[in-house]
Amino acid sequence: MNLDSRTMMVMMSALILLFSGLLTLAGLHAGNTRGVQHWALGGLCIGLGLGFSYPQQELPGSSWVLVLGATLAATGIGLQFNGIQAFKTGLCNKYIPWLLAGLVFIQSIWFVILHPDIHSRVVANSLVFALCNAACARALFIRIEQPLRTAYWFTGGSFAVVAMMLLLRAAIVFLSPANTYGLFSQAPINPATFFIGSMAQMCLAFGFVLMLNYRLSADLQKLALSDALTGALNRRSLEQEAARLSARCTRTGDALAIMMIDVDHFKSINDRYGHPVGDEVLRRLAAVAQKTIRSDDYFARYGGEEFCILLPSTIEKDAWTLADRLRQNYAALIMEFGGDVLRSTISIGVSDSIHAGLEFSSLVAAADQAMYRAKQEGRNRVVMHSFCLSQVNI
Ligand SMILES: Nc1nc2c(ncn2[C@@H]2O[C@H](COP(=O)(O)OP(=O)(O)OP(=O)(O)O)[C@@H](O)[C@H]2O)c(=O)[nH]1
Repeated sequence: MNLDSRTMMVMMSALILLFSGLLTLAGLHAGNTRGVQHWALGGLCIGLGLGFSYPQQELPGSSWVLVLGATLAATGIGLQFNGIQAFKTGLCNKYIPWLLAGLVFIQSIWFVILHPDIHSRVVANSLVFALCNAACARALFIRIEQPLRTAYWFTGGSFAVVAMMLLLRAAIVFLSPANTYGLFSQAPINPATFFIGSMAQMCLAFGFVLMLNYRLSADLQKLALSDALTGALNRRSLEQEAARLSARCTRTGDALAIMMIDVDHFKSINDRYGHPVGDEVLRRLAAVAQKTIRSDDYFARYGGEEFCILLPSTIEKDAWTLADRLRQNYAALIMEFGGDVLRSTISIGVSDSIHAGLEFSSLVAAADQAMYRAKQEGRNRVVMHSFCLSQVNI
């Protein structure tokens, strides 16, 4: 079967341009997800670059068009690499596309204008583009965020296929006798390159859209489970976690401790400094709490200025120690708002499953009772539920 390389090259270029448009459209609805514009612009450069390579050296002045095409394609792959970095980490090195463009520009000037040699040019270009695609694949395969695993593997796999195909092309052309190879000669590597390249470009575009889709749905899920003001878990997800932890503790016999935290005189903070300052106070408390607790504890906003922490494998006495550290850390915080210095305190009630049982509602009720006791006793303190019980029994 003889596939026509020229037609396939035009098709591949058109496909990439089409996908670039698709990514632009997808990016319009991606909010502040970084990287999508890089992919779209990268696709545009690669598509145009391939299109420019089409006339080869048959038309007058087409040598320069060929240089421009290779340079554009290198810029495009650099932009796609940056897009991956920006998508994954929010950061990228903006010089990478320029560096690649510079390298391929010099290389193309050498092999197309100064010392025209199609053999060496194809080997050199294939090697450079293979390395670029391998770098994109590597960037996708390392430090994978769990919910996006499949999308990263799929897109990284597509880049790896392109990299391997280009390596193979470099090897075949390198080993073939001099002056026997041309881009549009009947060598089977040409149609194979364009066929696999077109398929891989389709997979890449699909992979990018899949990554975007997974990221948006992970963000949505996070939003649905967290409190918008403080970033803590919301009450719904706290209840879900509590049910899961209760089931685990029933199985293992472990204790589960709880803290209910309430800001002291929060109403007067709002009244005196205004609601935006009140909101900021809640954010600062959340930040202190997140820093103080362990990574496997669950910190949630229970409602208004009340927070709750679930502490797996913890008994009331140890929860008290952690709660008192949190109380002290927060009391030591000096907050400044427009020249006003504000200090605030919290009252905390703690309990555990040994005293209150594993039902979430009874744990909350017990810790709440201890927290109100802390308020009654003068605020800025931590009270254990067992202390309230012992007072009742006297
Ligand atoms: N700024 C802000 N205020 C909130 C938010 N949620 C609840 N509040 C306010 O928090 C205040 C809670 O006040 P109270 O329940 O009377 O308690 P308090 O003033 O903290 O007094 P004690 O708890 O007895 O120390 C109310 O004025 C609510 O309007 C919020 O998200 N942001």
